[in-house]
Amino acid sequence: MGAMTDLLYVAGGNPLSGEITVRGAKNFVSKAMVAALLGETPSVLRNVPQIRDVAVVTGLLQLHGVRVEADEAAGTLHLDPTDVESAHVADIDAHAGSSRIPILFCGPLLHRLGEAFIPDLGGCRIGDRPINYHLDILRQFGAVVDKRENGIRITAPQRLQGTKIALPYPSVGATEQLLLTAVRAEGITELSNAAIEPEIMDLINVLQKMGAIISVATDRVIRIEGVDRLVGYQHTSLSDRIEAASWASAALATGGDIYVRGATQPEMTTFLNTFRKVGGEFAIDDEGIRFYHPGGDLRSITLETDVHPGFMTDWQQPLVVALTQATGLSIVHETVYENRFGFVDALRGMGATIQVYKECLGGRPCRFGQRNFYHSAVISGPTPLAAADIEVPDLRGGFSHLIAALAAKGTSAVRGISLIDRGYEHFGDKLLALGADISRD
Ligand SMILES: CC(=O)N[C@H]1[C@@H](OP(=O)(O)OP(=O)(O)OC[C@H]2O[C@@H](n3ccc(=O)[nH]c3=O)[C@H](O)[C@@H]2O)O[C@H](CO)[C@@H](O)[C@@H]1O
Ligand SMILES: C=C(OP(=O)(O)O)C(=O)O
Repeated sequence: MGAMTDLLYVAGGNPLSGEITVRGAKNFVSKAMVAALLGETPSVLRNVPQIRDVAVVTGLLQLHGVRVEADEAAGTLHLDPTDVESAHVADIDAHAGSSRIPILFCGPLLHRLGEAFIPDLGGCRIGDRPINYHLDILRQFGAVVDKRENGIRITAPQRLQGTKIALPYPSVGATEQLLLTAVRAEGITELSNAAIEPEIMDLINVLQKMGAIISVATDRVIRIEGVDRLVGYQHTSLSDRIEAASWASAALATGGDIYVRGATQPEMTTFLNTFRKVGGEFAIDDEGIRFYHPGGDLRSITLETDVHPGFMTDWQQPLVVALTQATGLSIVHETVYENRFGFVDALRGMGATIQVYKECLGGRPCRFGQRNFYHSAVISGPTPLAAADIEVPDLRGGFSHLIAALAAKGTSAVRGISLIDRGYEHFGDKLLALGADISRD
C-alpha cells in the first residue's frame, strides 16, 4: 500500500485471515543502533523493520557523524561510527521526533565526546513518563546534568566511574541507560531491581559481542565490569513480540486466523497463556505462530500488566478489544503506566461496555492505587461493535482502534494512522494481505 495518508476507511465485520511477517523488535533495534556508537569499528544489524522509530534514530545517529547504510528490503543496517569525534559540534540541533530513544545517547556520547545535548523526548503519551531515574543514574556515574529550555545538556568532566545503583522500579529505559553507560565506565557497576525484558537481554548479547563484561543474576541484579574499548557487532534482532501479540488480538477480535511468520514462543509465553485462557488457540512451528479463534464463546479473564516475565503493558490495549467480545466481566489492572486506558473512550463510542476505576482491581495494590489515576478497567461482554469516526491517540491505542474498526459492522474513519507507522511495519499492506476492506481517502 506504500506511504499512507493520515485517514483510513475501514469496512469491518469480516474475519482477518492469512499470513503476515513480523521482523525485529522496535524496542530492541533502536537501542542496538545506539549501542553501535560505542564501537570503534562498524556494526551490522539484521532483521530491522521499516518503521518510523528506526528512521528517527537513523537521523539522530547521522547528526552525530555515524554513517548509516540501509538495505531496507533485506532489513540490514550498516552503522559506521568511526567519524563521530570529527563530526562533533557542541550544540547539535537535534529533535527527538516521536521517539524516546535520544535519552539513551547520553552514555555513549559522554564516553566518546565528554558531552551531549538531549532534546525533549517524544514517545507515547500514556502517562507522565519522567526521566528522573535516567538522570540519577548519569549523575551517579559522575556526569553533570544541566536542564535547558529544549532539552538537557550533559557533560562528563572526567571518565565516568562505575557505581552501585538500586532502581525504585524496574524501568526498561533506565536499565538500558545504565548498561550503555557502565560498559565503558571505569570499574564495576552493580544495578539491583533491574528490568530483564527480552529486548534488554538481546541488548546485553550485543554489548557482549562488542567486548563488554556483563552478568545477570536471578534476583534482577546486573553486574558490569567496565572495559577500555569496544568494537562493532554483527547481530540479528529478536522478533517483535508486541507486533505479534497485536496481530494475535486482531485474529481473536475479528474471529479470524492469522499466521504470524517470525513470531517466537519464548518471549511470548505469558501472552500465549493469557490468549489460551481467553479461548484463543495457537499452533507454534519453527517459522512462526498461527493464532486463531476456534469458534464458540470467548471467556472473560482477570489480568494484571507487569514487568517481564509478567504480562506486558504494550500487549494490553490490543487484547482489551478482544475482551469486548468475551462473555462476562473481564478485569484489567494496568500497573506499569498510570494513564493507559484513554483509548477505551473510543471503544465505548463503538458500543463496548468498559468502566475505568482509580482502585487497584483484581490483584495486588500497585504504585498507582489511592491516587488519581484511572488504571483499572472492567470490560463487560460480548458487545457488538459499530463503526465510528476515530482519532488515533497513541501507538498501541491506535492499533487497538484499528482492530475495533475491523471487528465492527460498518465503515469507520480512522484518523491519525501515521502514528501507527512508528511501530508497525507496512501495516496497511499486511491488513490487505489478511483480507481487510480498507481504503485511503
Ligand atoms: C522504546 C521502548 O523500549 N519502550 C518501551 C519501554 O519504555 P520505557 O523504557 O520508557 O518504560 P519504563 O520501563 O522506563 O517505564 C516504566 C515505568 O517507570 C516509570 N519511570 C521510568 C523512567 C524514569 O526515569 N522514571 C520513572 O518513573 C515510567 O513512568 C513508567 O511508569 O518499556 C515499557 C515497559 O515495558 C514499554 O511499554 C515501552 O514500549
Ligand atoms: C509505549 C511504547 O513505545 P514508546 O516507549 O516508544 O513510546 C510502545 O511501544 O507501546
